[in-house]
Amino acid sequence: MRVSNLSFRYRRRAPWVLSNVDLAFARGDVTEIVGRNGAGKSTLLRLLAGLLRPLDGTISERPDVVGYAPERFPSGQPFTMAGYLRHMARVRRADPREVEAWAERLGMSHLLGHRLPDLSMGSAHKVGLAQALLGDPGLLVLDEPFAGLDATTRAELPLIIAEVAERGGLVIVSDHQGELRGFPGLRRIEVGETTAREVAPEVAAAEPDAPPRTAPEEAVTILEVVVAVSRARELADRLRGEGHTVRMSDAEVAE
Ligand SMILES: Nc1ncnc2c1ncn2[C@@H]1O[C@H](COP(=O)(O)OP(=O)(O)OP(=O)(O)O)[C@@H](O)[C@H]1O
Repeated sequence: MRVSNLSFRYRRRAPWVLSNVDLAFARGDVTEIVGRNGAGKSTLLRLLAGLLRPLDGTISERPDVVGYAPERFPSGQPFTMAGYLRHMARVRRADPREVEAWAERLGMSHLLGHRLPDLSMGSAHKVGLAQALLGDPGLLVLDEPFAGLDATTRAELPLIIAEVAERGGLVIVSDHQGELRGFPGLRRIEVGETTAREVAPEVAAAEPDAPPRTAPEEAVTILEVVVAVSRARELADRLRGEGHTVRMSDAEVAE
């Protein structure tokens, strides 16, 4: 998929969000979109998914089946989870059995009969992910997919992303929480000042505000920390913020 000379703003005379952007994606690429709040990450993702049209420039060779999961799934719709996902499966010409399969994999089979407006935010977010995954997308666009997910699903999502990429799909993700850091071959595109450009992973590690990370050549060790379940998430976020790789044991799922 190729983005050529793309420019976009929401209204005439509004400031440009993106201007003269050129990007190229190959089959199997997994790309992280980073940038400050308001930089234009969601806008770029919606343009890539085809939900917004560039005012100038083109996006060519977009795969036929596009899955897009928004940052906030609009759950105020008068359907049950099963009804909504079955409808989306028909729209996307997916095998209807995928509905149960994704519900199971995302840990929400027990909620299939629940109405969308009654779901918790985390469960609604998973419905947004599930509908995007239906029908074997050739382009999967995920806007902050890790936000609000339980630990089990957070651990599962990189595996799902890897499977889509292995089948030749393009995966493009904004990931504020850095959950995909360390993902093999991850590309990184930084959005800001109306541009979007690829940055090398090494450069990306040295963000201006981030504390120094471990130098690649430095030896590493594994430090096991026992912490109350109620504090685990906060501590993990803090350690990740300092650039460490953090994995949580299953006990955290109990929160
Ligand atoms: N529907 C809209 N109508 C008008 N302006 C919008 C709309 N959506 C976003 N914007 C503006 O476009 C700019 C980029 O917003 P966008 O949501 O793409 O940023 P972002 O990088 O995803 O931010 P965040 O990290 O806070 O999610 C912002 O100035 C925002 O106010």
